[in-house]
Amino acid sequence: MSTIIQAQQLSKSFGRHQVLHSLNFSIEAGEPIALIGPNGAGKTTLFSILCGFLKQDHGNIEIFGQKPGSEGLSGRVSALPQDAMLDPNFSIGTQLTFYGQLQGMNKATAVAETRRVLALVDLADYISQKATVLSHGMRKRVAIAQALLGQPELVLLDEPTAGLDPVNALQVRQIIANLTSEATFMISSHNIFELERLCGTVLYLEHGKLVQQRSVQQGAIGYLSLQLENADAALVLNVLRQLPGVNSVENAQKNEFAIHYDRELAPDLDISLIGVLRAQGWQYRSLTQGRTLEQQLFAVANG
Ligand SMILES: Nc1ncnc2c1ncn2[C@@H]1O[C@H](COP(=O)(O)OP(=O)(O)OP(=O)(O)O)[C@@H](O)[C@H]1O
Repeated sequence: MSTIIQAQQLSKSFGRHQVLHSLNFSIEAGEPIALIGPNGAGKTTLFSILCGFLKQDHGNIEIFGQKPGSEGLSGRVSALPQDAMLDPNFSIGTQLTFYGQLQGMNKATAVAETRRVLALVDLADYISQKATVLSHGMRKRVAIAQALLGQPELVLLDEPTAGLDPVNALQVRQIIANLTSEATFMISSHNIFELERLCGTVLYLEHGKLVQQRSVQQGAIGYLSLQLENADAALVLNVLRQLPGVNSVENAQKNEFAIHYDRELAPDLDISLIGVLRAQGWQYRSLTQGRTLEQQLFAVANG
């Protein structure tokens, strides 16, 4: 696994109010990371330091081995601020294209990139609509699309589900779960329960102190490793990709398939998969939960 964020003794004060107290943590690329803490815990302050908008008073923090805000991180890190707003006067397509051009894309590339990111959040049909006709949940999804412009490797989402009803919040979480091969997400929230199933690592912040960092074994994202005998790879990929709850299938090596799925939608995928293998007459050598080391390395190498 590759380390993307490394913080040592990170502290920040506003005047005499110390907001972050000597934070030490390290974040790996891959599954989403939850930053959990009550109001005023310092989550937004930490995000602002990661974006390079604020500078710490003491300690050190590096993203991809570089100082936040440095030129070398341009395009590699993006953020959705808590209070992200869309302009009511322009279509969302026009706005995202403009932001793409601000990143240095030419018009045609920015338009293509706008279409790509809107499709990722299931809003391709709304490209010509203004923000005023979109629901609150849809506007959040547009903001997530904006954060994905230019294919950043690290995406910081400050309370992306704040103010959403449970159905829209679940939809946003499902979209993020489906995008984990696109980027590593760091997501802040007050509510551990909403992120526990989505995230692989949880950082708990309380009064500016990191009280716990732990890995979550049971994320919403499931992985199955399947080894078959003499597989017709194209046929296997085609069949497995159509199973409900399956997000992606990769033919990682000859006869070996990595299945990435949503545990909420398909909690018993392993059982239904065995039925599919039997129905297709496919001989299998092994079916295991979790990724093999090779697949983890493959996932990291592919961002
Ligand atoms: N620019 C600032 N000047 C002075 N105090 C600030 C500033 N920004 C944040 N603070 C204070 O720092 C503390 C942490 O704020 P921060 O916004 O980082 O917390 P948070 O965990 O994101 O809270 P919330 O969940 O309410 O968004 C709060 O007490 C806040 O009032």
